[in-house]
Amino acid sequence: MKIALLGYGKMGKVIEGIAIQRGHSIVLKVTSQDKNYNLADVDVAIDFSTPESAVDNITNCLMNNVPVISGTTGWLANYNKMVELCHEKNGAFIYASNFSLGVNIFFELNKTLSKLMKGLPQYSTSIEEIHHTQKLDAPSGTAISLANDIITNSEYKNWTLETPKNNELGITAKRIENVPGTHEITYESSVDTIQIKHTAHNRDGFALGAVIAAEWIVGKHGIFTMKDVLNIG
Ligand SMILES: NC(=O)C1=CN([C@@H]2O[C@H](COP(=O)(O)OP(=O)(O)OC[C@H]3O[C@@H](n4cnc5c(N)ncnc54)[C@H](OP(=O)(O)O)[C@@H]3O)[C@@H](O)[C@H]2O)C=CC1
Ligand SMILES: O=C(O)C1=N[C@H](C(=O)O)C[C@H](O)C1
Repeated sequence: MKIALLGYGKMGKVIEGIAIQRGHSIVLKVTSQDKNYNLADVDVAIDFSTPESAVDNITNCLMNNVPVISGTTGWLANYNKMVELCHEKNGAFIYASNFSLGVNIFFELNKTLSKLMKGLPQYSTSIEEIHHTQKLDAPSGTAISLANDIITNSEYKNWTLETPKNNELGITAKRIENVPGTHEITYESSVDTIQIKHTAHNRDGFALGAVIAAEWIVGKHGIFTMKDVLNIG
């Protein structure tokens, strides 16, 4: 496949290596310096850019009939607009807050645990995420996905980065040098603690998942998720 990398930073560079190993060519690499890039002759685009640029990148792809995978976080207020545009253009689009197989298994574990814990008010729930100090958004997209799944299965109504009040699920976002991504969910009672945790050791899992999603989406039309790609859950 001929792949366009929209964003050629920490993730773009790891994706490039994995895509080439899997026999693909990188035909376009876009950074903040490339304002008017050309998507002609591109089979699929992979966007790992910035919260400010993701919507423009996804829009460009859909307007040019290029299937697009986006892993960029921090732009989800505009997700429904991208869904509408994708339907209007009969395009193909996947957003995932986390492309790694391990985190997608962890998402399923989180849903199952939150269903088990529903109706047990003696446990209070919290989420902690830790990432490297260059990360632009907080909380992480992955923490938001985890929180939304807990909210669906519990009495919590919304998440907060502040001290949680009634019916608020607290998320703590820590920034520590060189941490690729750690997410932990804690259920705490006066007598015990239940915790589940995912720790990324590097960025390879995210990048491999994004390339697998790009391979999977070519030739399809619609909005998909990593659940469709990985066929889990
Ligand atoms: N879903 C997932 O599995 C994962 C998601 N992420 C997310 O991916 C995103 C990127 O992460 P990371 O690679 O670490 O970030 P980096 O800051 O290392 O890279 C961002 C890249 O985007 C480029 N960029 C800036 N503006 C534009 C633009 N207008 N069009 C295209 N590219 C642009 C930057 O260019 P320049 O170098 O010129 O500044 C840079 O190359 C983040 O939102 C992060 O949260 C990260 C890991 C996994
Ligand atoms: O910015 C990152 O690095 C990461 N971002 C994603 C997120 O916001 O959840 C995924 C991963 O944790 C790494």
